[in-house]
Amino acid sequence: MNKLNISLIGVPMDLGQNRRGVDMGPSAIRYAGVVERLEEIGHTVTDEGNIQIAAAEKTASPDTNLKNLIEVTDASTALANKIHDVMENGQFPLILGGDHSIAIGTLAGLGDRYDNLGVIWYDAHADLNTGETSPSGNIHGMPLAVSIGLGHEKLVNIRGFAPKIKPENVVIIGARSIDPGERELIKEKGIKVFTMHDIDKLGMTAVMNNAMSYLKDRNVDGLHLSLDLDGIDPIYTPGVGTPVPGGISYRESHLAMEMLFTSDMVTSTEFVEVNPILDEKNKTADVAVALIGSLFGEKLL
Ligand SMILES: NC(=[NH2+])NCCC[C@H](N)C(=O)O
Ligand SMILES: [Mn+2]
Ligand SMILES: [Mn+2]
Repeated sequence: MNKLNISLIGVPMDLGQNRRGVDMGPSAIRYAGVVERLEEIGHTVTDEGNIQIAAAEKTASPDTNLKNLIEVTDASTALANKIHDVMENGQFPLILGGDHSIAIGTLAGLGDRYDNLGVIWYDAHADLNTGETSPSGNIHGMPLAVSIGLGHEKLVNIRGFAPKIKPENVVIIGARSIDPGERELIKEKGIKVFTMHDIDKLGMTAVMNNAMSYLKDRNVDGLHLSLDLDGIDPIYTPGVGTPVPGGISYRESHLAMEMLFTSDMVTSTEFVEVNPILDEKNKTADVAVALIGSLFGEKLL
């Protein structure tokens, strides 16, 4: 990764889950100094502002248990189109959420630019639910399923093509809360998962090396990092809507980001689920910015 022209896109989305405040994530991460941090490294940053998000639905769509389906579809489409445009201009997309449902739009925008995009999903969860398997009806638990072509057709067909990515090009890292339907899907589709058990047993260095060589063997032509701040242990990132104890440490996360930087494989990224209302003095946004620093080449010496 040389000096990049980065397009920063905020997505103040809170309709993919039911806790207020995650719509303020992009502001919190900007306030924590993301632009300055990237410029300090030598990158050029264009802040593209925020994608517009509608108010929550007044009445649920009768044919589905997915909450705010229409509003999430519209916002995802707007985000996908925006990402498509910035990529046309040779910019590197850095997307700030917002809840993780925004990944539906991100991968829709990236999907037609790559034939064989790889995805690292850094998360406590698998986000592989569909309307049938979801315990909550929250779309932030579904973006990975939607992107491999499973789920509500409105979401699956954004920008008029599906699937956006191949299940065998996905690597999930940090999983420790997996619903029964997701577990089945992981087995059925052969999705590569490094759980917390694997991280404890192998260490983060081996996990990242395995993840990257797996994706290289798949001949990926781009790599998207989708980082849910709840992948990290809630002692470091308390400002998330669905915290799960026993997570990836702050140091392991820096190491993972530094290894990704060194690999020079990453071609786009998003940092999601920062909720300043649930946070302590913007700690979670500060962690997001620190990890963005490592991912984009910040060095200790
Ligand atoms: N992006 C997230 N934080 N997802 C949490 C999902 C939680 C749960 N598996 C659900 O589907 O409701
Ligand atoms: Mn999560
Ligand atoms: Mn997630």
